[in-house]
Amino acid sequence: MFCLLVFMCFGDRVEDKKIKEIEQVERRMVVNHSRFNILNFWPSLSKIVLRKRWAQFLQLRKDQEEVILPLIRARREVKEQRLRNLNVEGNEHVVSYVDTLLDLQLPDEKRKLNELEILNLCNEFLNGGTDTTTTALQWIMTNLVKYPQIQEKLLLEIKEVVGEGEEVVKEDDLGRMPYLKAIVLEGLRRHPPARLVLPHAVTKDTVVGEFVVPKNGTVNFMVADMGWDSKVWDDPMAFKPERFLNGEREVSFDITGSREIKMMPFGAGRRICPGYGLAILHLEYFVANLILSFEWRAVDGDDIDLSEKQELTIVMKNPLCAHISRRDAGSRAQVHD
Ligand code: HEM
Repeated sequence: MFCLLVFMCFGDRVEDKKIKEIEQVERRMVVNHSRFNILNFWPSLSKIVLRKRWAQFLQLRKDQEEVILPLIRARREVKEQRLRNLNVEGNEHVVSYVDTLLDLQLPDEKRKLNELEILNLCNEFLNGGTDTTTTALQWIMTNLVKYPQIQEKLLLEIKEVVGEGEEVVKEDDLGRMPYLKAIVLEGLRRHPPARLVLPHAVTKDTVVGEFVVPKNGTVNFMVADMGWDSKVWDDPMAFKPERFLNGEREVSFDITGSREIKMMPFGAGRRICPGYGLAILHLEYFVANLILSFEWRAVDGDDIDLSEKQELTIVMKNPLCAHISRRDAGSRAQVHD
């Protein structure tokens, strides 16, 4: 998933070694996030009291700049060459996220983004889209192992759409797979990777039930509890993709919550996750191809434990361990996680 996001971010010419370097600097920043977060409070004091931590943070930031700025500069160079009609890349040019940021003009300030702002947005893109999507994917695959009848039904739908003998599900096929869409939505409802959204603040004194939240007060939302509310969802702790299908076997669920909010795995409103469309596409694409290529079975005697653990996202306490075998060859392999 991380490789895929690196390609989308910087274009498809990033070598494996470079991807590893990017992964290392990003990971170090993410796992130290809460240790560094405290530096935001009263920086003039923390620069004295937490001198060592500031030094670690600044070093890590420097490492990030050393690894990522050359990639941003390379895209700028390609862009300039294309503008000069030198087109070193031949006819094929894949637009990357960085290309769009280089083109962006801030409407209010009437200026372009500088390099460090682009770096920050790349960090956000790479980190926002990795753990969230892989965690959701693991939970969904877990349920397909736990409930083989759902996996079987999905396989039938996939084969019906791609045709017998076809080995790959293409992006265009996904739109004709309502059961797949329902499985992904059910996975996000039952196992939302983020239990809280990012902190929001109210813009004026606001009454919520019996409470007054004063202007600028921080508010957050219990994402999982909303999706598990038995007043809204029938048998909420069960994994039932059918709940998202109407009679015509179509999904008409508004994940953005613009009409009503029954669950919000991506948040809702102006600050909804900007990557929600991409995340759903990645989940549908990976689930469909993993199921078309492989049969997933529980290890004998394992009834699949759905206990949770808080890491960067809510992950499986006991990661999925399953037998997978190629659907065509029947060869067997055991995989972890
Ligand atoms: C299953 C996958 C994902 C889940 C469950 C998820 C969930 C969320 C949630 C709950 C928020 C906070 C929304 C709020 O505060 O109201 C958020 C924000 C964000 N997400 Fe995602 N996300 C996913 C995938 C992605 C992807 C693929 C990307 C980009 C490649 C991404 C980029 C971001 C960014 C940049 C923000 C911050 C937006 C802001 O500051 O306003 N996310 N996401």
